[in-house]
Amino acid sequence: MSSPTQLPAWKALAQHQQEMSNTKMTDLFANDQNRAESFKASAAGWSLDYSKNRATNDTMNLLLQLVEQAGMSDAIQGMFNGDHINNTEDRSVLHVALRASKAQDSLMVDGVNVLDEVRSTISQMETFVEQLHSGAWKGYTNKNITDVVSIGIGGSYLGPKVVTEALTPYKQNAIKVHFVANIDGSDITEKLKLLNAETTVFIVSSKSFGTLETLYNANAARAWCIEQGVPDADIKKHFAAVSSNVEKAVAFGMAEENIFPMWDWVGGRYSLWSAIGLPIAVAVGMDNFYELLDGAHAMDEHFRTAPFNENLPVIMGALGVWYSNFHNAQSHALIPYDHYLRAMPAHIQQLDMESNGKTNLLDGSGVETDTGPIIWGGAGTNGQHAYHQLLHQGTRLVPVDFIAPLKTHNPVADHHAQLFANCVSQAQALMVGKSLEQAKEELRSAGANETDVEAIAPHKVIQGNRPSNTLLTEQLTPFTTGSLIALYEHRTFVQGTIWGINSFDQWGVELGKVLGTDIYHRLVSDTDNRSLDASTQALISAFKNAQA
Ligand SMILES: O=P(O)(O)OC[C@H]1O[C@](O)(CO)[C@@H](O)[C@@H]1O
Repeated sequence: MSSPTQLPAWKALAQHQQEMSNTKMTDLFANDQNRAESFKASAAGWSLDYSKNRATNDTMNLLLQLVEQAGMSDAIQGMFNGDHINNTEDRSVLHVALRASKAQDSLMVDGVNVLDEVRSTISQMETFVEQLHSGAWKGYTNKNITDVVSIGIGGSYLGPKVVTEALTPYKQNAIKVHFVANIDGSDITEKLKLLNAETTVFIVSSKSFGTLETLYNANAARAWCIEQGVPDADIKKHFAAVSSNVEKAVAFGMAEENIFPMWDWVGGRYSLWSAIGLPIAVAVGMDNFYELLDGAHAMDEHFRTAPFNENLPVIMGALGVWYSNFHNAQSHALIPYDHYLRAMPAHIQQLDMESNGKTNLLDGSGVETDTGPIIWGGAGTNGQHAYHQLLHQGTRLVPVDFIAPLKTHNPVADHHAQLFANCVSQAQALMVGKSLEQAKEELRSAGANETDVEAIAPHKVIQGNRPSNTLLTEQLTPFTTGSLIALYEHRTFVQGTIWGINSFDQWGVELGKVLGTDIYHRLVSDTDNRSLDASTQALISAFKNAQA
């Protein structure tokens, strides 16, 4: 695998970027009445307006040539076929199999029909959810379950949490769903305060069943159950697990029938569609969970079959590369104008940054370009009163994805029109900016004297020409939530493919884990720390002195 910088389209884009350096998006609109229509694509309930980008038809053509030259068609086919595209772990990458159409009956990977396993797990989920909802599942004192606590971290937490929150309007039953992730004891302590052990079930979600935070929290939950009076023999009435490591889950005390399988061909950050999504299914019911899968599948089919110039993940991925690598953008913001999607940037942050935060090409040689940008964001309009100042006047270029449903689940006076107006006007303001002359005129009309006009006007100038995409959907539903998240999953893959990296391993998180274990032992023992650097020694002493 050679660096993408060697591809003819990469070189052409570098040249093209120079030619475009003075191009204003406002001029592109002025010169092309059809721009809004022609820079638009839709799929699976979402419509993408990408007209507010520093891109002409030539730009898009070159970006799509880059996509082709990077081998995108083969890469997509390889993923859907179950090829071992996660080369450092020698694994297939098959989150798409988790939402495959019911009409498809086989997907053979290494001699196994993975769809059989997926479907038998789905029926196991159905039974579990039905038992909880109907009251057939009883706690140790024979009471119905009122609360389900999901214990997991990273991909075993963010996806389910974000989707459960996104689908709040679809919540169908009285069972409350909670999430515990952090090893900070305050997380589980605050959750346990809300619960009664007699009526609580914990789902321990860990693909490896070896993750420190999850095991600590699972042990704390079990200790709390025992303390609250749950007999040892009845612990299994209050615990279920989702894991590919059944042995470890059984050793923990789980009944085998309450262990839901995971497979090494699903990465944690791509796993909400598997039994890791149980908290979602408990909250909104299996029918809505199926809708979520259908939405993701619709986006999969679009990604797999649509021509690249109409393909949402491809267009968004290619534009991301355009800004990361040809405009030196260091970050990318996701700003959903929807309260229910307020935590979505955190999930996409993990999805993208754990996938594309890489410095090696597939063959192990070093990359010659920047790879994954910093992904961040939060709900509008809140962000407008926080970080949007930097988006408009800061020195850094931050491409933005605005995400908004056209209809609200909660009509309150004119709130939704105001919310939507703010979304549209932020994208507009980023593009049009404000010139010095406009700033001066504004001050003069407000009655400022000429000295103040000269002094203040420069501070009011907004450069503009800052790019954004706008993603719209009719309404946030299980289907459109599924397709939105799948869109970002594939966008991540498109970018990883262009950069020539493996988006599906995460070796970078391992060193911190190993060093964390070493420091932990030093905190709780009398180990001689003098071989460590002075700063680490002092931090260890500070902790030990505080506990003394
Ligand atoms: O599901 P597990 O095995 O507990 O892992 C949790 C998370 O930890 C990571 O491995 C990162 O440390 C993620 O990729 C994963 O989603």
